Amino acid sequence: MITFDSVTKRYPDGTVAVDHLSLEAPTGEITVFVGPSGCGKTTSLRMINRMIDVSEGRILLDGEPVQDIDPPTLRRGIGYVIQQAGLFPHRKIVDNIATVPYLLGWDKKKARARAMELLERVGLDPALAQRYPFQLSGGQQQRVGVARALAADPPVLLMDEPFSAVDPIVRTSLQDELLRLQSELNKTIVFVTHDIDEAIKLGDRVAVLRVGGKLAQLADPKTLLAEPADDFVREFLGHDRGIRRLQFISTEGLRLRTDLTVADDVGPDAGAGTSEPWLLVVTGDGRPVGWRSGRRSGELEPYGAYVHGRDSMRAALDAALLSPSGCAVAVDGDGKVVGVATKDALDQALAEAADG
Ligand SMILES: Nc1ncnc2c1ncn2[C@@H]1O[C@H](COP(=O)(O)OP(=O)(O)OP(=O)(O)O)[C@@H](O)[C@H]1O
Repeated sequence: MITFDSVTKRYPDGTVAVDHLSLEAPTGEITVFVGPSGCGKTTSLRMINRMIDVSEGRILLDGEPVQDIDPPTLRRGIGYVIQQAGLFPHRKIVDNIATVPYLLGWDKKKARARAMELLERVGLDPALAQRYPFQLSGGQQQRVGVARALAADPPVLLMDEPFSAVDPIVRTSLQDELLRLQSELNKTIVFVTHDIDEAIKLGDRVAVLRVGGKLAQLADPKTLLAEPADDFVREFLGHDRGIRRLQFISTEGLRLRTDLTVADDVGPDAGAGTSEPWLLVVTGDGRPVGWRSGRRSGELEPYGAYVHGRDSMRAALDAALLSPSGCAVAVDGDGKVVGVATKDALDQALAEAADG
């Protein structure tokens, strides 16, 4: 656990970057610091590993003030990942990853073996080990940056805008990768970003800071979206806050109809004469093919599917909007149809979500 106990940072020119910040970053969780440019996110992060020293207050690592731990010892237990990876340009990837193990005096063979293991762990081809950083894409370099921070297996990981220099698609995959890694590793992570979507996706807890380094709100993402503490937080969360809330609402309780499917091997007239406006055509083994209009025969219309009970209401609504039927196809983990969520069912679930 990392504890900020009324921490203030005043730079020599008088700028107050962080103002009486008190919060806890629990062990094994991702705590995100988010806020507009200049609100003191980086300063707060760097005070944890003493790259910057506090002016007032204390930061405790598992109860021990970091001021009492000498910086090299402190940093051995804290991995650090920054924007654009910050790799050493003249070192091969394998040696970049093994930086901290080398500093800790591991023998070369053991350090390199560890580096190779981590390379795979962060989803990179081991063949990249012999390359230099400039021979890797931005996304690959970020993965190496994460591998390097994890090399000595530190319990704490500090990440300062690690994914903000890559394009949105790579960024999404890096975020997914981090969540996957975290589910295996359970590190105590403090993650800085100015992107509220990233904060909501990654954070177990999100600390919203305002300029002047004051804590505006600390909450889990669901609470943050449902109950912003004030106008600043509401504004910062953006206008589609309601839609984003849906990603925390389960589809488990969504009512499904199972009488709206027809098999694709019974010919184009299957379901003819039905009073239903739309029927879902499925393969013999239960996979969705497309929607058939009850009024018009001919071409099948596209469908959208979500995994029932696993995906959120946001995914179900998205699935419904992808199809002219306005219905979402509910599938199981194997992609087989378990039912159809109609407009009525979605309406009802949305009304319940709005209430609670
Ligand atoms: N060395 C310094 N001397 C004086 N002021 C500083 C120094 N470093 C940062 N600041 C100021 O402290 C405030 C907080 O800076 P910090 O870098 O922590 O913010 P941030 O939230 O990480 O911003 P960004 O998202 O733009 O990186 C800003 O007003 C900044 O100008």
